[in-house]
Amino acid sequence: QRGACPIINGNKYKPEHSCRQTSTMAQQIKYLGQEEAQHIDEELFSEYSFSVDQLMELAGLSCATAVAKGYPLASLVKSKPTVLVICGPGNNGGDGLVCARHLKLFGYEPTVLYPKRPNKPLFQSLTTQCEKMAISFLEEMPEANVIDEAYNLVIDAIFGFSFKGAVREPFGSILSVLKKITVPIASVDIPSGWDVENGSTDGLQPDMLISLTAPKKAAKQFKGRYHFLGGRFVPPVLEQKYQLNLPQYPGTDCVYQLN
Ligand SMILES: NC(=O)C1=CN([C@@H]2O[C@H](COP(=O)(O)OP(=O)(O)OC[C@H]3O[C@@H](n4cnc5c(N)ncnc54)[C@H](OP(=O)(O)O)[C@@H]3O)[C@@H](O)[C@H]2O)[C@@H](O)CC1
Ligand SMILES: [K+]
Repeated sequence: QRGACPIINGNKYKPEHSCRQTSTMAQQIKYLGQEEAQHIDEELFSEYSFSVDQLMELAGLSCATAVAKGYPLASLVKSKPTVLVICGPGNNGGDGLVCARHLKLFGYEPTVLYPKRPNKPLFQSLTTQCEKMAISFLEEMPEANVIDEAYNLVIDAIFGFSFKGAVREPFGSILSVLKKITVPIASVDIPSGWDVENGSTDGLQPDMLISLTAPKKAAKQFKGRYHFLGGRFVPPVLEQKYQLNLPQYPGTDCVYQLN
């Protein structure tokens, strides 16, 4: 539950401890470096035999769930529950496509911008699934004032933990528009354009961050209102190996609100 003390597995819910006592005993959730995040990712696929689409489905569902918790349908100010989902060229973009599909099932009206589409069956299938669910795809990035007028919020699924170096087009122009909008931005895994470990002082300032598997070091610089953890698929042995110290997700929820 929100407000419950963020106690890690192992020290969780011991009634004889007060929150104050346990929080001093509990270790903090780990913030991952870029290489460590990539190692965990590889291990999930190689050692643990998960497929990308399995984990992407759970990641995208977590993102849609976090969005529905932070921005419930009843709270939206526009006459239609519109959401713009911007998808990048890697797996972060795939999470965005899955998120769009689940948002549609939750009653939102997502529109997708997917300017650089990898020529791989997984991404083609995710695109078809969205199209078959009457989710429309934009041809180009709208101007900032158009986004502010047409959409309640923007999902940033452009870059995740593999982002490196200076932003290349068309994403440089897209990010500069996103810096001008006033509607909230919900970033998937990392605010796009941020250095995965050091963050960014002049980059996007999302209102929501959904960290997947475990937060990345850049998340320490996040100043928005909602920080959720999602991607409830980490096998306990892997969690222990990397000492992730993940919090106990409430009940059957697929997200945990970190702050
Ligand atoms: N196990 C997990 O935790 C799970 C993780 N999942 C998700 O996967 C995400 C990581 O995905 P990922 O590794 O595919 O990389 P991602 O960050 O999407 O971007 C790579 C693309 O960006 C491009 N690119 C890079 N730098 C660039 C630049 N400066 N300017 C422009 N382009 C640039 C790069 O292009 P390239 O360098 O190849 O030309 C490539 O096309 C992770 O954050 C999470 O959301 C879940 O789906 C499932 C479980
Ligand atoms: K992102």
